[in-house]
Amino acid sequence: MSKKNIVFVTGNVKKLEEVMQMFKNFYKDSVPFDLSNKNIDLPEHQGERDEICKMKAQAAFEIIKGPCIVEDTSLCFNAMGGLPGPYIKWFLKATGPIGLYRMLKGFEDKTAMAVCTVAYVNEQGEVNIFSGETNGTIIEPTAIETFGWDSCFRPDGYEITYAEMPKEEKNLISHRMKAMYKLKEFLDQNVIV
Ligand SMILES: O=c1nc[nH]c2c1ncn2[C@H]1C[C@H](O)[C@@H](COP(=O)(O)OP(=O)(O)OP(=O)(O)O)O1
Ligand SMILES: [Mg+2]
Repeated sequence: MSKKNIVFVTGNVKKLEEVMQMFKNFYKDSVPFDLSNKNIDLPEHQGERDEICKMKAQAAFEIIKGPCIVEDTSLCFNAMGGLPGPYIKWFLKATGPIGLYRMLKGFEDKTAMAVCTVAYVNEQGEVNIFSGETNGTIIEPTAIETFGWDSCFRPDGYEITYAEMPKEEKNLISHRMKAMYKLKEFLDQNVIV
């Protein structure tokens, strides 16, 4: 029997690389489904994290009309009541990692939470949502810019930023890994036979 195909709808190649690697790790190289990619610029909604992800998932399903995954990433500054949160993409685009660091200059609390919210949509268009969080601190960006705001996010328990870690290490502790692991467990129980 051929493997089930699940489409990861994202326009972000870095996310795609990380997620592909995570599933390989979870399944020790024998992933029981095919994960393909479709690069679609999905709408960037406003609202609560889960709701944003659900709308993104529904928009993806309208196009894919089959099992698909989307994810939405937030970076929440505790001093700012969780903002920029899901709007981090626009802040990052406008100011770069250095601007994110400077935004917190007036606050004592530099802590932040990285959140990955992932949605799986099944054949019937039903949506299930999972999320993963990693806490950390916003620091002055390290020279190496690898992916998005990685160079200014130092996860708790580490002396280095996501950007300075080997990719395998980020993938062991990241917000994205935690969300994807929950998705994996759901797929194992409900989808993959
Ligand atoms: O692990 C990460 N480490 C650093 N930066 C990250 C990470 N994950 C997402 N990012 C950036 C990409 C985008 O600037 C924003 C999230 O926005 P978000 O809408 O989820 O991503 P996107 O528009 O690039 O791709 P997609 O087509 O899946 O919506 O944070
Ligand atoms: Mg997006």
